[in-house]
Amino acid sequence: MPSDRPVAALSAADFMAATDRLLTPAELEAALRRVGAERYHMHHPFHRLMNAGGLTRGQMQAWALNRYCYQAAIPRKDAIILSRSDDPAFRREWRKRIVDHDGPADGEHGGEKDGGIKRWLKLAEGVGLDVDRVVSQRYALPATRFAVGAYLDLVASSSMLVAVASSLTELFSPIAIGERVPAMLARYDYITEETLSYFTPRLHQAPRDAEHALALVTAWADTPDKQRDAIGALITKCDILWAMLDALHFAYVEPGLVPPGAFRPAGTD
Ligand SMILES: O=C(O)c1cc(C(=O)O)c2c(n1)C(=O)C(=O)c1cc(C(=O)O)[nH]c1-2
Repeated sequence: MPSDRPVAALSAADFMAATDRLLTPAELEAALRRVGAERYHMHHPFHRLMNAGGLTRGQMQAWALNRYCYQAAIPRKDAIILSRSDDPAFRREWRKRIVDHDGPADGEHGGEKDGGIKRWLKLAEGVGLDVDRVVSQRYALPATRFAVGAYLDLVASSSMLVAVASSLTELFSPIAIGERVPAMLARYDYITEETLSYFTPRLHQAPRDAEHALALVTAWADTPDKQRDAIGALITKCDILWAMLDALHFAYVEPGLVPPGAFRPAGTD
């Protein structure tokens, strides 16, 4: 693999085999964005089906119920990352993520009154789920639990560079949300703007978070090995998100094999 090929033209896999020189920050950013262009979960058939209006109500419920497990783990993930840093400036910036999801304490400054977890439950209720069953996480797919656990393990056991780089899927989530929200409003008559209010603040929170994380990753990844680690972390995170949708598709679209004990849409028992 010639190392002078433009990085943005390499597939993520080729890139991993080709980083024998130090990339400029702009090249590293291009390589990270390339990972998203190839592997982000907005390209998954389940999300494509959702945006095309092809999900039944039960399939939409399965998505919301399983995705809750991911949402609920995000502030725990960010607390792990916080606990690993001894830099007050880093912690000051990173803790905003926890407030975004848990909501501000009384008297604490925060952009939104309700945190993301509460707003996700509004979404779950809006698609017809029982909130207590969602919160229990007992009806999630085994693979959802494994994928979420893998994300927590990754940030607990890797370098801080990898932990921060793994959050960079947030570079791409506004694109996914920008497609998803109008598609859901147009194609599912039971979904309202109120139901989807979770996504509105994400459109400014995600770019703020991604910009901070990207600046850190491009500054910290100052050797070819570290740059490879950063790209690898983002690939792993895309794999985690992809695996969750694979499991949803397998259980609820085709072949439709729901694991024992997992959520079953009404009328499918
Ligand atoms: O709607 C989406 O497609 C989507 C994707 C992701 C992501 O890429 O991990 C996140 C979110 N939403 C999200 O709402 C969110 O709060 C979030 C936090 C993180 C993270 O890894 O720290 N990812 C995501």
